[in-house]
Amino acid sequence: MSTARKPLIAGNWKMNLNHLEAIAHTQKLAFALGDKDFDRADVAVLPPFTDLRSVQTLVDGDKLRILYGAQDLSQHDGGAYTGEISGAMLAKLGCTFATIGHSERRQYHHEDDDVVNVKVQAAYRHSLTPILCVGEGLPVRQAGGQVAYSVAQLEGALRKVTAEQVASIVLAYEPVWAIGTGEVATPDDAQEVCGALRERLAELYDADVAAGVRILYGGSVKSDNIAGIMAQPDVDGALVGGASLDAGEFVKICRLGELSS
Ligand SMILES: O=C[C@H](O)COP(=O)(O)O
Repeated sequence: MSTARKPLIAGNWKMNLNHLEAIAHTQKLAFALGDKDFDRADVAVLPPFTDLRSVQTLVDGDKLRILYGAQDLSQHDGGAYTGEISGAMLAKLGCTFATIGHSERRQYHHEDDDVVNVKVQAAYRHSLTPILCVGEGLPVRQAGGQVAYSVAQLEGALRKVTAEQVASIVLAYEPVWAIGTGEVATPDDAQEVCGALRERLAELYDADVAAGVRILYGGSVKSDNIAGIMAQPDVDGALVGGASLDAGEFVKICRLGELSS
């Protein structure tokens, strides 16, 4: 973690919590988190699409400092695309973030680097901040190819993306073998790839742009492992799945494993 970049803890609820449960869960977070926590880290939730209006109403009504965003968006801006949700719709709901290229989208919905790339461009067309996910599966890791694989995904996602646009991006390194498995990457594993992603950004754009980009780690993050991960110089936060569904645990993660507030 660098002091120049404010940490971001984002809770990806995946396909959990209906809109009523979303309200209760967000209220629990709002009750537990205070200004000191939000001063230390940005906190975001990434609910299912059907929850976003409820979360927006709560955040706006109670002037909460919790940020929110979507787990995906359409590459299209509108029209005859049954089942799709556009960036314009998400922007209208007050979303800050659009998650793009999560490994579950890549695996179960066959999203390749070309699709991820046009979704990144769609997010920027609607002033949404992409949380761009990259990360290798177990066979690649076992073969020692994690850096090359993740960097190639980054390059694929950023085609035609300008330096001005990329300055606001959030990257998430999520090794697939660590997602939902309880097998967290070591802090060194996280640093190796996050550091390489930043280096590649510096080559593709420039060092200043790269130095400002937040890079998260995701994969079995919990309150008892967040501190070690956050101690790494190129890790600026976490993309939290399962543990984000437990309000108490998520609050502890937002406190970066420190005993405070
Ligand atoms: O988006 C979040 C990641 O897929 C991590 O999920 P997890 O914390 O349940 O391993």
